[in-house]
Amino acid sequence: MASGLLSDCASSSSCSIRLHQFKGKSRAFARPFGCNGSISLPLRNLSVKNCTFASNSTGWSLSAVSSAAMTDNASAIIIDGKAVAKQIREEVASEVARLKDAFGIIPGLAVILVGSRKDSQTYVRNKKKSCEDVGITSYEVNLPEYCTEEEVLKHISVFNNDPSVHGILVQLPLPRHMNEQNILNSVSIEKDVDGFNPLNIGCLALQGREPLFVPCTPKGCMDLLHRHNIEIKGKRAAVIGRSNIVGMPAALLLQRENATVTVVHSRTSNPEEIVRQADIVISACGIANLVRGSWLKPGAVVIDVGINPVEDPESPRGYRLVGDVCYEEACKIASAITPVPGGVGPMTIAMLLSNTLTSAKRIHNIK
Ligand SMILES: Nc1nc2c(c(=O)[nH]1)N[C@@H](CN(C=O)c1ccc(C(=O)N[C@@H](CCC(=O)O)C(=O)O)cc1)CN2
Repeated sequence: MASGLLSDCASSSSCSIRLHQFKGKSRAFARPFGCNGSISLPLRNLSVKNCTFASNSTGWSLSAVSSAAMTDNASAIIIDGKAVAKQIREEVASEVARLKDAFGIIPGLAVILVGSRKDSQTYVRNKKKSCEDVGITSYEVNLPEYCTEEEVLKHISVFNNDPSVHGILVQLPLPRHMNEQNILNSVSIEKDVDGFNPLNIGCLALQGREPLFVPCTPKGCMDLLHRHNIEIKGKRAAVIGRSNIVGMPAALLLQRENATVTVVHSRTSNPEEIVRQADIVISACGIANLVRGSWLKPGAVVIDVGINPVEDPESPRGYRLVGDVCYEEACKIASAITPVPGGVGPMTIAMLLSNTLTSAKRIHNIK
């Protein structure tokens, strides 16, 4: 069944792409496009009758499940990450302008890319462009696939000591011959805008401690929940996937806000049953359409972190992106859901800009 299917990859979204490119020797991408048949799980019919969601000042609420009928056509609120990310970028831009005008400080972000993966190159290009748009100075280092770990460490050390750089990130995944741990450990925690240094992750895990930075994708997931007034305290949450960059920190963040969290991973038996109990589902396992409508509790909020390419001859690229969650089924059961693309993805870069701004303000002691 589903256990054994879930990915425990270290970097969720890019890993999902690798999974399909390299695991299957005979095909580049997952097939087919719809949810039916993309994985061999029985589709159980869940009755969604006798279920409704009460309105409140924000338009809706998760908490009330009562008697009115929900038809097959009922659809979830679409959590528009692209729009929220735009708003955050505007907020960051105006604060960056204030920093420059009032204190003459321009936040700086250094990005290190090793190798020539197309997806990583695109993400780095988008990060640079986003920095430009909001007035953050970006510094880029591109190293060949077969450079040494020492070369990467040398660049990190230079950026650690450069006062015009307030944030440093190393684009993941790194080539296999590199020790990711050594590299992430060497980024100064004061400039660790990705939040991947174990000291930052450690503080996230400890009660009474505050990390200097929280990893961008899970932070973006939480921000979407907050901005949509989704109650977290006391709710059951399921996080699917336990990667260092999404699943694990997402689970810690939900727990810090007093959700009761279960992490579902590749060795979990009966993942559907666990997910079906959850009021909030964050999926970051990198398997196209793994989570079917029948896995969801009616009214659940679904945050889909997966970005999985599936073959699509009609698309100019020859593929299109789908999430870990079967969207067309889930939007009939969930009360709110993030689309893919346009959901969590754009939040990752918005949070990176926000973390870089926060870093510059903290380093220069500006409120
Ligand atoms: N050092 C890091 N490496 C990686 C991170 C990270 O946060 N830090 N996350 C991912 C990749 N990533 C940013 O680096 C990233 C992934 C996806 C998106 C995004 O906006 N996706 C769009 C779709 C894009 C498309 O059409 O191809 C969406 O979901 O709407 C932004 C950033 C792994 N590595």
